[in-house]
Amino acid sequence: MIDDITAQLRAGRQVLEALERELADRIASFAKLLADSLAGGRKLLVMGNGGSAADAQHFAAEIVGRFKLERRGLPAVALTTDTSILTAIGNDYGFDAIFRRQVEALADEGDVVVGISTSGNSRNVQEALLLARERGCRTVGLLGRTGGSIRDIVELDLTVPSADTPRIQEGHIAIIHIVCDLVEKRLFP
Ligand SMILES: O=C(CO)[C@@H](O)[C@H](O)[C@H](O)[C@H](O)COP(=O)(O)O
Ligand SMILES: [Zn+2]
Repeated sequence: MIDDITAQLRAGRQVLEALERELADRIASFAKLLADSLAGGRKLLVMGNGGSAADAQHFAAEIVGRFKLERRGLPAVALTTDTSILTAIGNDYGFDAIFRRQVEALADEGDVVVGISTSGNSRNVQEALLLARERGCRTVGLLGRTGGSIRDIVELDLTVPSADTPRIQEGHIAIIHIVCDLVEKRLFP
């Protein structure tokens, strides 16, 4: 067991080192884009499946509540939380529509719409980002592996260089925390 634990922790460390080497500029771009949009009165919409649904909720909670600074709440909605909405859309239009329909209902031009997908191929996230782009939203993908089909849809992709889903998710949550920190510092210096 200890060998397994050591190997997994080492793999996690290697992913974080790769983020530092390869994605620092994109993390900064994401933070600027989000801070500027929130400063302009826009909001964050964020979505994902499974572990990434939890990450979406975590992200929205840091923005609406607070990360580290005492400051006013900022607008963010995780599209993963309302079981009545999710079951109604899923039941009536299909699972692939659960996020797209909420983007249709909630997204305004200039809002930041973030899709989190370790494969980059989840159809429900992909469809929502396509509509968000059509709507004139700023679209961001927190992705993994090759970035999948979502990589070609979004304005900015942050593709964690790993093929292992949990390691990719660890990269995503590291990115989310760094972005929350940078956004707070930029908006509330
Ligand atoms: O958390 C995990 C695995 O670590 C799972 O719940 C995982 O998020 C689910 O299988 C998702 O459906 C995977 O979707 P995606 O990341 O490929 O978009
Ligand atoms: Zn997981």
